[in-house]
Amino acid sequence: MSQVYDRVALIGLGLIASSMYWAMKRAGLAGEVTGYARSEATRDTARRIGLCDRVCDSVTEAVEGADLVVLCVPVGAMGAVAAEMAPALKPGATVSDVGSVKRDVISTVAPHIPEGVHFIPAHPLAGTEHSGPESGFAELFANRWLLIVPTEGSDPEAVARLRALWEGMGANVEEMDPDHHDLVLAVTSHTPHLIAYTMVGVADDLRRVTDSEVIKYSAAGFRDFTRIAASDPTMWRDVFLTNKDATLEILGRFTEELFALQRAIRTGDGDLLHDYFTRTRAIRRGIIEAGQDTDAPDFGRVKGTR
Ligand SMILES: NC(=O)C1=CN([C@@H]2O[C@H](COP(=O)(O)OP(=O)(O)OC[C@H]3O[C@@H](n4cnc5c(N)ncnc54)[C@H](O)[C@@H]3O)[C@@H](O)[C@H]2O)C=CC1
Ligand SMILES: O=C(O)C(=O)Cc1ccc(O)cc1
Repeated sequence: MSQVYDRVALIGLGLIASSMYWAMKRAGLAGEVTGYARSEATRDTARRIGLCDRVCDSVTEAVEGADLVVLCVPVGAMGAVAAEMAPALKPGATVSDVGSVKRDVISTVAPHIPEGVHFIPAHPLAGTEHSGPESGFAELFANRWLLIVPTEGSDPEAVARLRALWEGMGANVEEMDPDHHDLVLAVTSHTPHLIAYTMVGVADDLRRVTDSEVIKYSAAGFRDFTRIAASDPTMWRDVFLTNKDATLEILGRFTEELFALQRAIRTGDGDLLHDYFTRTRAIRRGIIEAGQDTDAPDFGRVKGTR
């Protein structure tokens, strides 16, 4: 694979940035990669494990001379980081991000991007419940979706270059409009995470049971919930605060359906329950037929892979 960018800066050295670093280096996609994280402890860890060719103590130092800057911080921190780094951006550079929410990132970051710098938001549909600089691995994006969400007037050449970088890391790239992105992700990722957090919280409220039986007899369904509910609290707080409208819309529909099922249980309406479960089973089968089933602990595998 040939080099796509001479200089890349990764801001926020957690799961996604570290996976990008290992993937870019393995495929020879980037020349020098600099990195910056807010906490000294994270920067020290990065230096110790050889994450990034150069770890910098300020965001401006990290982005100086970079052809591509990727913001890999929690969504709620993107605007402040963009404001801080803006004066040091190289003319003609591209700024991108990996945030799980797109409309909010666009509205908080775009105003800080100087004239002559390209801003191309993106989102890899790949992750795990682990976080921090030591959690990344080069294969994370292989055969996963990467959604590019171009902003008004995004330069097609700069978009093509970013696409080449992600394809080089093994991702399958598609473009999407920001509002559509946020609604789709509210259905497929954000609300399911909230439901998992809630279910594990309910089990924890029944602590007497938790201590004894819930953990011991934990079947697959609940175990999956606990994995998802172990995800980074800061990241997920920010997702819900910034994708508020779409998440509330989907949660509203969810609670309506939940009440209908609750009533069916109370009134003994077996037909309703059976019909409902038959319909949902067909959806699962559709996902499997489309090649998107995965038993792996992560998300977004695409057609034709396991
Ligand atoms: N974890 C996942 O499964 C996925 C996460 N994302 C998105 O990627 C972004 C990063 O997520 P992860 O890598 O999982 O998080 P992480 O928690 O592993 O890493 C985030 C890093 O950002 C640093 N950081 C936080 N605030 C900062 C600030 N103000 N300035 C500089 N550094 C700061 C943290 O110290 C940490 O090093 C988030 O926006 C998230 O929504 C996207 C796809 C999947
Ligand atoms: O670990 C899981 O199940 C995930 O759902 C990973 C994930 C988390 C956040 C994203 O924006 C994209 C993917």
